[in-house]
Amino acid sequence: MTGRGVRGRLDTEDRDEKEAPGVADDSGRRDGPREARPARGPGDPRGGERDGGGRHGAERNDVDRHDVDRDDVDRGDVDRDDVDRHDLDRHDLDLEEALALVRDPDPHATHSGPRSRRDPGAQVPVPDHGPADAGPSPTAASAPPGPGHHARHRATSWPDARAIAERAALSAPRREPVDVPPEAALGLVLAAPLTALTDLPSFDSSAMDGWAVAGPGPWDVREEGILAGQAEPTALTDGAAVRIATGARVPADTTAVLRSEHGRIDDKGRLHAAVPQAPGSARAGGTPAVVPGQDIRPRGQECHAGDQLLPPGVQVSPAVLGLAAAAGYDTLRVVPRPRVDVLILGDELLTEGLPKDGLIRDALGPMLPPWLHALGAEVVAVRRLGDDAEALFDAVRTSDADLIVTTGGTASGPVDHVHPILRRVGAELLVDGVKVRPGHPMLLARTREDQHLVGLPGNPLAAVSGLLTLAEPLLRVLAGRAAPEPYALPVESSAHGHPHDTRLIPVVVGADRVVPLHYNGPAMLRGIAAADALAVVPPGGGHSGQELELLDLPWGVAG
Ligand SMILES: Nc1nc2c(c(=O)[nH]1)N[C@H]1C(S)=C(S)[C@@H](COP(=O)(O)OP(=O)(O)OC[C@H]3O[C@@H](n4cnc5c(N)ncnc54)[C@H](O)[C@@H]3O)O[C@H]1N2
Ligand code: MOO
Repeated sequence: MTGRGVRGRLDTEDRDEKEAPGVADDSGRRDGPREARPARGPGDPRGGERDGGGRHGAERNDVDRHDVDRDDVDRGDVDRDDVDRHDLDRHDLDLEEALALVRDPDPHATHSGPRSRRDPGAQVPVPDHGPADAGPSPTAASAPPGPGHHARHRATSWPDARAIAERAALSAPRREPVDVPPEAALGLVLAAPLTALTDLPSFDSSAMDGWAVAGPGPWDVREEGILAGQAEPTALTDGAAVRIATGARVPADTTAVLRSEHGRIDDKGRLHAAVPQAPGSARAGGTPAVVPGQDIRPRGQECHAGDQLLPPGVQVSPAVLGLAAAAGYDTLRVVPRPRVDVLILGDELLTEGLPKDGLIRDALGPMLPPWLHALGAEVVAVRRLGDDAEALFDAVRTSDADLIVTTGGTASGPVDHVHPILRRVGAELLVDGVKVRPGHPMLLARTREDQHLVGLPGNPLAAVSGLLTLAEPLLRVLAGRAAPEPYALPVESSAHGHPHDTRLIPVVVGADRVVPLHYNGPAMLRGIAAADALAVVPPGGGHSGQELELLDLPWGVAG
């Protein structure tokens, strides 16, 4: 808004602004209510939570088959009845859905109350599983794994995994800032302060269409008017006026600008100031005094050349692009986007048409590049490598990206090549499995001093989990972006958790609470596609009304 700071002359334009109704709420994004959500019909993926269910009513407690692992059952963490119920339902439902009906008998049993908004990492202590949980230090994680190597004992806690990814990026060599044209700067971070290259406005200009006047009225009106964009107009003499357009340079010795609706030309061609008519009144007012400086934007009102307009570290938004252009910039100095190679693994993937003969559509190829871009990356290449170990080896060995993202192949199946290839290239495993559901086989490795690899599990929602757990902090730091303020909202209904691991569930964010979505199984994207955020459910689950930390999806915020 103009004219709130130091200024030489009274600007009546500002008075109007102050009186303007509907001034935007400048409180934090989370303090104001979000857009009201429409009521949902029965076919709506978000609807069933509210109507309590139907066949999919229990899916908020979605547990994939891997959650109910032998360890859990052996320790009695999963109720036998629930497992039996799951067995009975199996005939009706497809496997994913059936297993989604397995629920923790008492999701409240192990939680220890709401977490702090400020300390999302302060989760319920994970029960001691003996040596299995002792866990290696993150940097010592490159022990030689064998089959089944991604077992629980190697897994890193979810908050630690994110911290390790952040630290990995902090210890990587910085890339030099680059000067890019404005269209390439959007979403990047300023690497240098944005310093005004000119006064703004750079000349005294008219804030309104009307007349530039000198001295008290009435005024003789010059024949030639002044339009925006015209160079130095002839100075006014006392008692003279000239027609002027908004944004035009005011002539020297102008006292004020009289808005066109506040002036009247008499039959002798002289200009008089006239107060605006009150609504419903037929009477034009008298001749008011013209306030010196009114409706003139003085040079330097917004800034002077050399003023710092924005500090380094600010993310370039459309508004920043506008400001930079106004202040005289043709290029902006920014932190370059970290370059990412995406390697899609799996012989079973089709890139078009309907799934057939055991083949499925590749859901990650279309999803990851724009998502990575929204996280600050430049996706250099997306390559589909099938389950070819040599092709993966070559692709990793020859990549000069800052980050390689692989999809699939993280587990210990016969064609899960990611671990063996990382060993072959001599990578250092920083994170080898994370105590998070879905997505626990995700991994992070340092392949070279200046290159990392994030291995995303193949199950699509598990891949999203890996993206936000490992790739997001890494890319954020490499891109120079600030960490988002952690925030939390109460969950509308109890949120099923894993007994020992963090769980990420897609949610819709309302004004004062979040609503968990259905279809949150590891192979499903239906929930996340309708979601605003992922809620972080601590080990043991969250009770209705408990505050859950939220991870915004990057297209819900500046991208
Ligand atoms: N013995 C064990 N097996 C598995 C475990 C385990 O702990 N022990 N973990 C399971 C979990 S959890 C996950 S998640 C997966 C991760 O497996 P991978 O990363 O090796 O992924 P794949 O086996 O290649 O694929 C898993 C699944 O996802 C489908 N997929 C793969 N890529 C795509 C894609 N681009 N678009 C759509 N769908 C994709 C793939 O067809 C499989 O259905 O391992 C479990 N196994
Ligand atoms: O099935 Mo897994 O938990 O990583 O998605």
